[in-house]
Amino acid sequence: MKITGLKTFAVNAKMRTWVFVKIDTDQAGLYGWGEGSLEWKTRAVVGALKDFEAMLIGEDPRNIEHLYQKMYRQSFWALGVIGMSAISAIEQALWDIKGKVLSVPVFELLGGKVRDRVRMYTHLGGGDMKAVYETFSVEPLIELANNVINNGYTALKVVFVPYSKTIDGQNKVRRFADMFGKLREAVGQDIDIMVDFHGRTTPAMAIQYINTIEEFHPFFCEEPVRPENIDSIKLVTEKTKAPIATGERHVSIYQYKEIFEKNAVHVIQPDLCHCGGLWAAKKIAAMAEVYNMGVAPHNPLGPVANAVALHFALSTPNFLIQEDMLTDVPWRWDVVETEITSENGYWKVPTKPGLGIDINEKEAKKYPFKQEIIHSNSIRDDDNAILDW
Ligand SMILES: O=C(O)[C@@H](O)[C@H](O)[C@H](O)CO
Ligand SMILES: [Mg+2]
Repeated sequence: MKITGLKTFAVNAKMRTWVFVKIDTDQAGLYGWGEGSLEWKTRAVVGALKDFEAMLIGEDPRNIEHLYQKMYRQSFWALGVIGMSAISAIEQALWDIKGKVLSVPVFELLGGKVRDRVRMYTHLGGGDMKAVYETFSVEPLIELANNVINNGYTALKVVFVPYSKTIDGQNKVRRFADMFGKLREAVGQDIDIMVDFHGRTTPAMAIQYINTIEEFHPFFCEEPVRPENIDSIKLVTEKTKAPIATGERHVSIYQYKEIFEKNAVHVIQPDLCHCGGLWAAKKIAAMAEVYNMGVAPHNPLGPVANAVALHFALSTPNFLIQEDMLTDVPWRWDVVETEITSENGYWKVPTKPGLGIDINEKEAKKYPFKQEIIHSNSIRDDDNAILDW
């Protein structure tokens, strides 16, 4: 059994572009799907996928770890997010093929089921960001939250931390806390609320913001600081009581090393489309297990990423909760054929061989690549200095 080549698809899903890869084999009708969507670097990932093709042609697709090693180590460079997104997409597609060859769903190959359903949360976004930041009005978010809760979800994530300077005044901190308090009051005590800081704050401010909302019990506070400096996030973890999470921007098992060695957070959030794929995520989760950390994989991406996340969650003991982004485009489920379904905020166990999804190529081609709108363009301080999105 041999790989004969790969095809790439860039599907314009408004805020993000989904990058899918299809790996073909010399067996009639046997192929696999993977996803490596990466914000604002679509052409780079598509190019990297094409660059990897030559390493794959003629290889046996069942030798997943071997091919991962080939792609990673024979790239010479310690790959960054573009290379790792391409590797992740290819790796997922290889699991899809292997599951189909062996006639089992992928989670059966990852240790089997450790749970019977998978708890999801939805990222609410910031609502109308302009309204949120100019008036600190939380009403639009409460409306979005109620919608999600009415659809059965018991957990949601908000991203209303103000764009932040090195130090912010108390006015911003108080208003942030008021907003969080109002949201807590509106949804009640039974809903878990996560706050995505989006790496906007410095340790000094993150500690203040987090400590003022502690009384409203955030489920976790995500990326309080940018990802580069692990000592910074460790400072936040040490000086706050709310659980701290990070990891969506750490790619490869090596970038996770320092997070574990420093015991820097309580929850890690690998993205299976960037960290090296399913098997890399399993390795990262195993390291986290030793440190008693939970795994809440990051995933605001497309439908293949969702399926991959489901197989990971079903088979991973320290899995905590899975992010989804089902509100992006109304035609999401036209592009993918799948038996995967959710009910009351939980995904059900799939039964089909492989990942259990098939991309409808004709539908996918209806939404060709378009230069994305750079949403962070206008994120400036009042003196026009750049702030973190
Ligand atoms: O946790 C999340 O889903 C966000 O941080 C997204 O990754 C970010 O908006 C980039 O798309
Ligand atoms: Mg995030």
